[in-house]
Order: sequence, then C-alpha cells, then structure tokens
Amino acid sequence: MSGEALKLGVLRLGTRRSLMATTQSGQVADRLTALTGHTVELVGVTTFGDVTKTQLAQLGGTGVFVSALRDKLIAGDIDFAVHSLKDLPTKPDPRVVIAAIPPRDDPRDALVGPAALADLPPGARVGTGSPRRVAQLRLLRPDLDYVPIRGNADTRIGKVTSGELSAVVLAAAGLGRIGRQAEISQLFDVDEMLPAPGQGALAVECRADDAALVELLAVLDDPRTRAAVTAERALLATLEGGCHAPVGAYAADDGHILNLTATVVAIDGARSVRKSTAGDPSAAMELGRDLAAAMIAEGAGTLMGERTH
Ligand SMILES: NCc1[nH]cc(CCC(=O)O)c1CC(=O)O
Repeated sequence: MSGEALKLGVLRLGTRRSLMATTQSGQVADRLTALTGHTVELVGVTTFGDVTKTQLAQLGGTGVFVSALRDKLIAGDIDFAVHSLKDLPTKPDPRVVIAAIPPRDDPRDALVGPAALADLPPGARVGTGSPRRVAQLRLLRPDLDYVPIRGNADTRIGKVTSGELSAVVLAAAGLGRIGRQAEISQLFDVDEMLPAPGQGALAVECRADDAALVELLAVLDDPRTRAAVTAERALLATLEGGCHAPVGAYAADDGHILNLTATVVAIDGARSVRKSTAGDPSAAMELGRDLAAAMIAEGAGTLMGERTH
C-alpha cells in the first residue's frame, strides 16, 4: 500500500477469525479510527494454528498463529495486523516492525471453575495446555491432577460445564475479550502465578518499509507497556538459549522504575529459580537480559522440561 491506502483513508487490518482475535482487532481498529479518522477494514485470515488438529507444542510453538498474518502483510494483502504479544516469537522478523504496543489488559491468569484453587477437592482434574501454568500450579496444589487440553477458550470452558474437568486455567485478558469474565472463580496474583511474557498485551505490526503507516500507528503506542514487555521478552529470548523449562515473567513500569520478576520452574514443579530486579525503563532490554543471565547462573538452564511455547 501505503501511500495509496493512506490517501484513500481505508486501512486493511488482517485478523485471525476467532472471537478473541476479531474482538481485539476490532478494538484496535476503533481506537485508530477515533484517533486518526482513518477507516479500518477487518480482513479475516485463517492461520495454520487454527486449522490443525495436532498438538500445538509439536508444531514448534505459537508462531503458527503469526506467520500467516505476516505472509499476508508481505504479500500486500493487508496493511497491518494485531497479534497477542505472548504469541509472537522472540526472534525478530526483519520484514516487519511492531509499530505500536497498546496499553496492556489484565496480565493475570484466571481459574474458571466452581471454586478457588485452594478449595478444589484433592485429585480434582484441572485443564491447561501450558507447561508454565502446570509447573506453577503444582507448587500451589501438588495434589491435583493436571490435564493437557487445547482448543479455543470456548472449548476449554465447555469441558468444565460438561463435568469432564473440575476447572481450567486461561488468561484473564482473553476471557474478557470473549465476554466470559463472569465465569472466573479466581484471579491468580502475579506473585503466585507469573504470567507468560507479554500476556495481556497486543502487538500492532506492519511492514518495516511502510514508513507512513509506522508513523500513523505510533499513536496507539503505550510507552510503559512497551518498556514492560520489552524486559519480559528480552528475558525470554536470553533464557531460550540456555533453558528449555517453563518461563513466567512480569514487569511493570510506574513511570519512573521498571520492576521485573521472573521464574523458571521444572515441569514437575519440584525445583524453581525465581529472581527480581528493578531499573530505568529506558534500559528495559538490558534489565531482562541481565536477569536471565543471573537466573542461568543460578541453575535455570538445568531445569529441563518441555518448551514453554
Ligand atoms: N496462547 C493462546 C493465547 N494467546 C493469547 C491469549 C490470551 C490473551 C493474552 O494473553 O493476551 C491466549 C489464550 C490463553 O492463554 O488463555
């Protein structure tokens, strides 16, 4: 596009077709229109991650949700895309840029079920496909039965309604976006259950050479969220070199100080490394890298298990 599309005023926003994706894309589109007056058209894209029946973990991670949208961007079929930031691979793709990171939604994990985790009966079946969640849940309730599940949030919650599972764990932000917030029985404090790096945040991406659109989309950017997720993702990228265990991380920028806490937990929940740091938000990347290096020095790299994503 972009000269032409900017002149036309209509921007094509590529989105996965799930309710969560179309809701978050719609919210970004509405905000962009409100701030710039540009009309945004949503273009539905089916990604490999949406059609495959295979366990996501066997496909090399959540990047499957992202690559189809990037391919459409590079082909010029769409002008920009909105991703859940936690699904973005840490390895940068030089063809695209994250032009904006909007204000983060609730970063916490949530339990959907009849009671809080502490009140579930021993042996209760709790569904989650995430090694990070299982490892941290085992630290809180070693006596429960953790069952791997996949599928969209609707499918997962359906297993609680049908009685197949006692409860499931999902991201609060995603539940809010699909209007299922009322079914949350517990929001885990970030201190007891560190979220996935980037959880609750979005990435607005466009082609790296599309200077006019990069500039336009910057109006959506929230610098505090950007600093926080930059630290979390730098930590994850550094750990990926030296560790294959579940990683949780949460950073917050209060406008002066960036606080970052992270954990690496053995998949059986038996051992973990956990560390915190704080520094200047402008040094977010170094903060994340340095904390990861300190965690590796404390043995994080030896906590072997499944990949985290
Ligand atoms: N991996 C799937 C995914 N990607 C983003 C979210 C939720 C929304 C978010 O974290 O931004 C979810 C579902 C979940 O983890 O419950």
